Amino acid sequence: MRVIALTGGIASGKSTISRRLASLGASVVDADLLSREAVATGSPGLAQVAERFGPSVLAPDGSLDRAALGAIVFADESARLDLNGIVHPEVRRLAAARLAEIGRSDPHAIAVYDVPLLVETGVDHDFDLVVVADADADTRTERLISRRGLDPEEARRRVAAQASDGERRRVADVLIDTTGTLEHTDEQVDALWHDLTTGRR
Ligand SMILES: CC(C)(COP(=O)(O)OP(=O)(O)OC[C@H]1O[C@@H](n2cnc3c(N)ncnc32)[C@H](O)[C@@H]1O)[C@@H](O)C(=O)NCCC(=O)NCCS
Ligand SMILES: Nc1ncnc2c1ncn2[C@@H]1O[C@H](COP(=O)(O)OP(=O)(O)OP(=O)(O)O)[C@@H](O)[C@H]1O
Repeated sequence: MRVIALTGGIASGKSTISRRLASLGASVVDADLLSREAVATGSPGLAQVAERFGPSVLAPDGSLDRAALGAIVFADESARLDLNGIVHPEVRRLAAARLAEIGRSDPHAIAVYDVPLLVETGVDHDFDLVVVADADADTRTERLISRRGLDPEEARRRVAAQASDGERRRVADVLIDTTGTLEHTDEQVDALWHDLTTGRR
């Protein structure tokens, strides 16, 4: 099995790329989804979050109030690092287990680990290739405002809470330019898949 890391800043187009790779035959593991599992209702992770941030981050049904926690952690660096300290170890465990499972069921699989914070958390897995969804910070900020409805200040904070474009480019084996049309992104993904499946990469 080969394991490809797919990273990129918030709203850079990672999900767009990983969806296309999945449709081409890749087995995708999504760190954002695993981070939700890590704080699922009733989980030890959520209990730790509630202990650190207080009951205001819980919804009446006992689930995590993501908007409330997001407002806290993207305005306060030390709060965000505390949250990372609770969630990231569990995400790493879950990811390693999922990737191992994929390798067991298909030794020839091409697995894609969609991991937004690869640079920020340090590369701890032996990846065969690092692919970066490359859209500059201004484009990503604009997408957060126009497509996700974040207010401009909140959008800037989220972008600022992550590595710079240059830091991500430095770890990239392959850059996918996601500032053009969706078709242009698809073409680059298809070319990458072709290279992966014909032994060019
Ligand atoms: C703060 C939370 C509750 C906000 O939830 P919300 O639904 O608004 O955002 P969502 O989880 O969909 O994340 C969207 C994007 O925000 C960025 N982001 C999320 N957490 C962080 C973080 N701790 N530091 C920097 N960027 C982050 C990523 O680009 C991610 O793809 C949530 O993001 C969270 O639990 N974050 C901590 C876990 C984490 O680091 N997740 C990202 C990678 S595993
Ligand atoms: N050329 C492009 N390539 C990829 N996405 C694009 C492009 N042009 C516009 N977009 C839009 O930008 C947004 C990128 O969102 P997407 O969910 O794919 O990013 P993401 O990196 O997974 O985000 P997040 O980090 O928030 O999970 C989508 O609304 C997508 O339609």
